[in-house]
Amino acid sequence: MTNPRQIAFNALRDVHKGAYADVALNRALQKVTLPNHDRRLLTELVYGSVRRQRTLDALIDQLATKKSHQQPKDLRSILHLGLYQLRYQERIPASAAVNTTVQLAKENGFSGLTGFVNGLLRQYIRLAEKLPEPLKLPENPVERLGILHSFPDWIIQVWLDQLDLVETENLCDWMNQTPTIDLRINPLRTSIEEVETALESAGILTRRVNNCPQALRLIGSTGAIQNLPGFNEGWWSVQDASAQLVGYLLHPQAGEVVIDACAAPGGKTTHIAELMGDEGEIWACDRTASRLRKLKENAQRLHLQSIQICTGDSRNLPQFNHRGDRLLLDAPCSGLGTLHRHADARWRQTLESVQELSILQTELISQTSQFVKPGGVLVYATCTLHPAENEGVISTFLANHPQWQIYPPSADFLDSAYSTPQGWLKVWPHRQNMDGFFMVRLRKTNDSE
Ligand SMILES: C[S@@+](CC[C@H](N)C(=O)[O-])C[C@H]1O[C@@H](n2cnc3c(N)ncnc32)[C@H](O)[C@@H]1O
Repeated sequence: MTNPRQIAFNALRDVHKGAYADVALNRALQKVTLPNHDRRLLTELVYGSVRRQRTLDALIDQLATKKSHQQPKDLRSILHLGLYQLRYQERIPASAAVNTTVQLAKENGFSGLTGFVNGLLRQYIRLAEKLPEPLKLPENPVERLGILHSFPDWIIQVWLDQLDLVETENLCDWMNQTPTIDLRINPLRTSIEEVETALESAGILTRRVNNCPQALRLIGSTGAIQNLPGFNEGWWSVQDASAQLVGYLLHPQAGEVVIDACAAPGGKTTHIAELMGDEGEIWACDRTASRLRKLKENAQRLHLQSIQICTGDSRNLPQFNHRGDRLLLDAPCSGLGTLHRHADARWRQTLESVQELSILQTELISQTSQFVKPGGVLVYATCTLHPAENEGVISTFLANHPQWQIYPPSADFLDSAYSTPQGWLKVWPHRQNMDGFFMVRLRKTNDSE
């Protein structure tokens, strides 16, 4: 099978049965050999239709007699694919979008409904020719933004509680973009200049990222990342610029004992080892063995020796008797800062899952803080923008642990570019053009203090 729209439809069918969008897409891609432009189209159609699901459903509700959720599931997916192309894929001529969607309907059990599919799509085209926004939107700002930008109301509300309407809309737009890829250069093997030159020779454009000293952002499409120069040599890792800031905030020093309590797959552990010149003792703890295997592979590729592995639940590690000068808790979270990287994440998380995560995070920080020596440092980080998982966890922790205090960043660039008056760092994607992140550094008082 080589028709990217049919393959996209099959992948969407898997997603609607519960598969993760990236898993369904990779499974579909593995079964076929497609030219690059068709692979790109397939990826765009699957991720786009999943991401824009609420907007596309609202259009079906508006244009059909039966609501989207009353349509047969497969027909709904076919309509999503057609409407997605008409609304968001300017490069695809409208006639091609309509004809291929009608064909999909015919070939997937809806030959009796091709007239309906054709009529609905053509009705959309007519509206779009007449009106700047063919979608009818409610007055209520939460619902309006949710339908227009395709987010659940509760996420819009979380953002509106922290940002004004214009910024919330900018953030929605940002989260609907195709994500960029950043590299973190390994200064123990190479230099940022050498990587820039090697990538340029391979025809890959890059640019530096302000206030993130070892980051290079890749511009345009790159093909398989493992084929880029320097991967096998351990010159760089893929890591978003904002995740790189966490290592700088921790500020580990050569010779120290550092514990990474939720370490896998090791993006930050390996950064810590690089910052320490690979000298010292780094404990990478995580409860997921398969992810720790990835961490091991990454450390080997980067030629790092100082990392040791500890598998288990970091809330309960009775045999772990090491005490750290520094501890990183890069906690499991709802990922509201990286919704652009996971097309279906906005539909998977709920207020209840956020609530459960905040309990886990509170338990993790309270238990793992005991692994830190007096006078030592703990960095708590998440890639979410939900205050219950960030400010809330830290405020509760500080209220219950008077020997801990907020300890501002050491690096000037962190302080000036990202700090908040409260002392934590919050990266808002639409402001800083990188993944959303929250991070705070805390210090445990010395026994003598
Ligand atoms: C945000 S990810 C860590 C990413 C990692 N620090 C990096 O930069 O590559 C959170 C990790 O926490 C782990 N985790 C979740 N609950 C845990 C627990 N109770 N104890 C230890 N690890 C846990 C998950 O397996 C996952 O690998």
